[in-house]
Amino acid sequence: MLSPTSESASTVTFLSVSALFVHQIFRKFETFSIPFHAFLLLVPPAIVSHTVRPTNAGRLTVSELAFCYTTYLGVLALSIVFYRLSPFHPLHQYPGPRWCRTSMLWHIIRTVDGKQTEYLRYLHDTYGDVVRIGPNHLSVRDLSLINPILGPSGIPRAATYKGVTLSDSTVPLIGIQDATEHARRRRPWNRGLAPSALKDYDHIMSHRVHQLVDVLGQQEGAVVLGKWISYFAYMHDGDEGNIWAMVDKGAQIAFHLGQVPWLGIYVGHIPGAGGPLNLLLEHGRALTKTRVARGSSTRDLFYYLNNEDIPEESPPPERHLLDDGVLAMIAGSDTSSSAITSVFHCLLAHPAAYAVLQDEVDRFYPRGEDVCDAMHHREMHYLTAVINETLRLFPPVPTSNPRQVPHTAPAPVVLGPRSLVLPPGTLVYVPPYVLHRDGRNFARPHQQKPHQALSKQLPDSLVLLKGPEATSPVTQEPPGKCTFADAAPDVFWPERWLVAAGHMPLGRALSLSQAQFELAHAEGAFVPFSHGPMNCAGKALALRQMRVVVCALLQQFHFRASTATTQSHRNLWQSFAMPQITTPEARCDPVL
Ligand code: HEM
Repeated sequence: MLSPTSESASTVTFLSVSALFVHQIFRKFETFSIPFHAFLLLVPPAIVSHTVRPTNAGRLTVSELAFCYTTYLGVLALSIVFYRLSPFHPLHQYPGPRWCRTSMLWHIIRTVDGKQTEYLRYLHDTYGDVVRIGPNHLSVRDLSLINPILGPSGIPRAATYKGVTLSDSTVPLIGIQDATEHARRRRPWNRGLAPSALKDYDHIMSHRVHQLVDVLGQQEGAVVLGKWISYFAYMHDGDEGNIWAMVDKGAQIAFHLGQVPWLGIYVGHIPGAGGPLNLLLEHGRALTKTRVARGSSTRDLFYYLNNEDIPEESPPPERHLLDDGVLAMIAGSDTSSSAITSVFHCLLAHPAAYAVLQDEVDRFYPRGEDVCDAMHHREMHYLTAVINETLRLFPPVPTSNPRQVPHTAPAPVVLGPRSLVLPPGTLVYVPPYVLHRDGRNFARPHQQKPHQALSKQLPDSLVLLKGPEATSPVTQEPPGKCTFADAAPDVFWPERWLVAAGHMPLGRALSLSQAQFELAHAEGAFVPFSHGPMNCAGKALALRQMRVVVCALLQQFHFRASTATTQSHRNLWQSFAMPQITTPEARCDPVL
């Protein structure tokens, strides 16, 4: 230990001053560069310990060194915590719990106990529409701010993926912050995932759907549906090497650490910790390389990503293609399988809605009819309603991809009608789960003014079909009057979408007092695929996949919830955020 003299006092002073100075550097240059971190964390105490002590003091002992590092890192940590709690922090005026202000590490706990989305919702219910959920992090639940944040003139993506590259030297599309560069890299995706291109993928989808139907048909007893649906979404002709299980493991780590990106960068370098995820990346790259080497025999997504549809344009660099290949696999597989699994979760929990949908499928796609032919999809209003309602209650990306005001911004950004002030460096979340379950957006508020009063389109006296309890097709007479609770934001009630689209007349009156209500249905708050120019590129494909798979399975099987509904397989991202969704374990009896 340094002797308790003026020497040690001056060492402590120097260490403290350098820690405070380094804190300012960290504030100014948020970076995920490990050498940068290492330099700022390790070098100053080493320099101070050598320079401050007298030249005749002999060799530095281990305990002296430990004292220097502990003092330096302790002061740095205290400085960070005090600053984040202090009125000098630019986000000080935003409400939120104190512990959240100090670090995003608290959110890891919420992902581990699987209650992240419910916690976010609780924070909004407690603190209001704009909550400070982290040191530099705001969560926004205000419909009027969705477009200003995510729209064309919104703020750029967060640097979450900075330093995380799928290939050796690029940032994947989903990590590009610069709007112009993003728009350039996004163009081939838009061409390849445009509704006009999708019909060329039908044969691929048809092949996979038949695989899924065959494999389910071969299962004995109760089946963990989510597991097979995940395989459907991911599988490229089999799952040699049990890749999906590896991905499952790797994704768990990645999801928890995704709350604190800099920590994720470190863990990624620990042998074993990033292993399963790295395996997925390598697998994706290998598939992409094989596909690029093979060339195009059909117009698949790579036909567009490789600019083969525009011969006069040169192909993109191989590393972009590798990134794109991996992104297509990751972005498109777990999300879609989560969504399809959730549909079955909802149907099995609501037999009446299941019956109505089964009736619709039987009408449009009786056995023998090709479910991959999308010609009837537009007319299948109840199917659309079920899918929307499922995505509303269980959005596969429930907490959103954050946006961030650049650190280099010359002044705070002021957004929207309520003049939300976002200082440089602020990260903003617009969580779909919270927006979708906000009673002002999707329910029947008594007092509050809904964002978009549906009653304008509806007759004065209202009767709503009892969605979940309905036993007959939606076109028939309503089986009973609904209660207020039926339309509550947490209730699975596909009929709200039919009413909103004008497909379901609201016919007869409830009692006079109940007829006064206005049904809130703010579709602008429905953002499972996000919003704006950086929204999900695969939205049309995802919806088509969902429709085809749901029709195929309902055409071929009767599903019954097994008595032992378990969590033996859960979809990746969703399960951490939303524990209430269990992958249904079901019996699928073939339709004879
Ligand atoms: C139900 C299924 C799906 C859901 C709910 C979903 C949702 C999302 C969300 C929320 C984002 C982030 C957007 C943002 O940051 O604003 C995203 C990005 C993306 N998704 Fe999806 N997705 C689904 C399926 C798919 C499929 C099937 C593909 C096809 C390959 C796909 C491709 C992409 C791509 C390429 C991006 C990055 C877009 C960009 O950065 O410009 N997604 N998705």
